[in-house]
Amino acid sequence: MQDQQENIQASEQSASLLEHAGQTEEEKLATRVAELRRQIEEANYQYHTLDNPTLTDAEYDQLMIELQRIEAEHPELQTPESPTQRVGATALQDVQQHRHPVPMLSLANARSEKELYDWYRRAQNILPNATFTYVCELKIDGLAMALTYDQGKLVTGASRGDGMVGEDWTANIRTIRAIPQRLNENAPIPERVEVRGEIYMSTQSFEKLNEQMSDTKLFANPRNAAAGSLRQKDSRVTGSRNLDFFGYQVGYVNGMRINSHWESLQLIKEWGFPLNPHVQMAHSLEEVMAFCNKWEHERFNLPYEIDGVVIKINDLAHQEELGVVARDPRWAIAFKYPPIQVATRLLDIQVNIGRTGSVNPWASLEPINIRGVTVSRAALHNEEDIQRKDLRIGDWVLVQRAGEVIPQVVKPVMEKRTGTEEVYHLPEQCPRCGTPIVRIPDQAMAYCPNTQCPARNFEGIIHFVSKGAMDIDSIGEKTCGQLMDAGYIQSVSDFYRMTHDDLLELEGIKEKSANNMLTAIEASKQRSLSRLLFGLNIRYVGEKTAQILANEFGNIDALLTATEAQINAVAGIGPKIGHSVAQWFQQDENRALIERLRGFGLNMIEERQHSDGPLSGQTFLLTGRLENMTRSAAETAIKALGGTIATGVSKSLSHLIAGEDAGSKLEKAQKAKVPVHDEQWLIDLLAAHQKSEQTI
Ligand SMILES: NC(=O)c1ccc[n+]([C@@H]2O[C@H](COP(=O)([O-])OP(=O)(O)OC[C@H]3O[C@@H](n4cnc5c(N)ncnc54)[C@H](O)[C@@H]3O)[C@@H](O)[C@H]2O)c1
Ligand SMILES: [Zn+2]
Repeated sequence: MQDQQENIQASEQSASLLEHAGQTEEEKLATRVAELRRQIEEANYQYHTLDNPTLTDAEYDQLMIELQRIEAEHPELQTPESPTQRVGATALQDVQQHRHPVPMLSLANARSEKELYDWYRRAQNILPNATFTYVCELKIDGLAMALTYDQGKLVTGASRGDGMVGEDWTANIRTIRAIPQRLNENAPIPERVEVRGEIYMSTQSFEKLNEQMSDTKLFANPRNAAAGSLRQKDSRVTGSRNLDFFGYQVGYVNGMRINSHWESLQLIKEWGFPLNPHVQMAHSLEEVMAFCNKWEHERFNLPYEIDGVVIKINDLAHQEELGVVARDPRWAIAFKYPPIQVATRLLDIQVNIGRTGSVNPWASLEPINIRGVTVSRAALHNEEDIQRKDLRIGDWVLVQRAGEVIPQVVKPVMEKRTGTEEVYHLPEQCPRCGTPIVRIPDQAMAYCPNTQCPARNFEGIIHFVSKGAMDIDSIGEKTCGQLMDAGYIQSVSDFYRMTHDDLLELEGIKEKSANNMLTAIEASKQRSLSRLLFGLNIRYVGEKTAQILANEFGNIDALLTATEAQINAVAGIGPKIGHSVAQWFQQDENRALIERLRGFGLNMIEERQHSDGPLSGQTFLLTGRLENMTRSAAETAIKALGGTIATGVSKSLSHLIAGEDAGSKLEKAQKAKVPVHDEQWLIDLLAAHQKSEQTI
């Protein structure tokens, strides 16, 4: 939660604090547009790529509405790259990609009856003679999937990604029971069909899952939980998460004719997919509105979350004629419900210290049930925000969560004030180490400046091992705490000093888990530079910024010698981030940390991705000892040509490279009939492509 706040603040402020003075109206508008685009892109990435939203949906929608409005009024500011023209966010880099034969689009929103009628009028203007019928569906809050079946057999399952290219999660999809591996043979089987639908998690499974997660890793809502559970390296994890599915669309079909959307839904059901039982035909907009109104109240009785209703024009010929505008089909619209607000008591305001020292206030609330989820805490961004909303301890406050993130305190209920409520001030000293809190003029954030602050240190160390950073997955929050208490870990570099015996001294750690931990620590040495940078707890350096820096500088030495001006010159890095990064790399203790990590053999270069290289689409796995190069050098070369390194042997593996003394992987590959090659084959392959790359 703390990191997220630091990220949002960084991206918001870096743009907004640029001097506005002396700008013309046009320049101001262009600055605002750039700022909105940057904020939306960051939010998209956090939400779609990392399943870790930093804004509420309402906040996000506000930004989008403002951007759409400005672009509509000032066509000269429109660009094809604007987030108003694009769907979602780019696919994760280390996952195999899937190019969608038919783009997976977004949906335009209507938030009122009037907007629904506006949508209808636009469609009717294009097809003045058409009489529309509609299909009304619940808008399930999960993530969209495209499932491809060849001759009735499931061959790929891919996420939406940026609409053009998604992530291939086939192995994980196969663990979801609701998704058939084969289409029902009693139904007509087309040559090839892509069925689309929503993977979701029921409210009950979501709550159960969060009970098992540690406090810092809670999923914000069932949508994030579903996305996070699907996007796992280990299919067994996905299989254990009780994911569910509703089919709602045929993406495309070969060798079969379908005339209406309703017909597609019936086929989807016959093929063996769950079809939402509440889909309904409507013959007029009044009927559509009645469906929307009905579910606005009844949705709370559903065992899963919905955030609206999707209305689709039924006739596929009409759909085709209406086509697409920007990223939304004209033949469909999402009617979205407003967020639910509930009143409860603000019992207290407390603060957390984040990994970079930020002081993050949060509200302790009288527990209250909002849409089936018990809420007892909510984020409060900073002191200024608390004062702006005039929140006082003891107040009745409105709290909201609506398909969204961490619950938000919206405002106090003034009518219920008695006069005994207390105005809140941030503590003057860090509650953990007593160091006076520092406030940076003009900025809302406050910090504990003590780099040895135990609260800061603890958060920083947990962050270092976390998934987006060094991903030392067998070491969780609890072990980090034990290791720190026992004095083994004071700095993140201490992980690389840990021995088997050290670990066995900790309570509850046995031979096997000690081995797992050491293996995970060892493996983390190969993480990319961007992950390392993200893991180092540099203020304002979130995952995206780390990626930008790593791509730009390529290796740590270039960063160690870069001036603040050079860092600021990088596209996507604002002056505030630039200053923070430059300062961090100037500090002796941080430079010493880098040298310690280097001494332990950590990777400090970024392998630039070539997703369109000559080996793209091919997966490789190396096993055994190579004679002429190290395994990591070979992997780097493969990746540089666009190839992907697989994590294990599966039928879909393109090549196994077996060196000396290859063991079980070789056997497995032979069994799975995966092509096996020797080192010389790889050397020849690399040489051939490297040569042709150079001549291009
Ligand atoms: N909080 C954030 O930071 C943040 C960031 C990005 C997006 N968002 C949220 O996501 C929305 C935009 O995302 P989007 O482009 O995915 O649009 P969307 O979620 O509003 O609509 C499109 C999606 O609806 C889903 N869907 C569910 N049931 C469906 C059905 N029956 N038929 C068709 N589709 C169905 C599909 O997954 C489809 O991809 C925003 O309005 C915002 O609420 C939030
Ligand atoms: Zn402190």
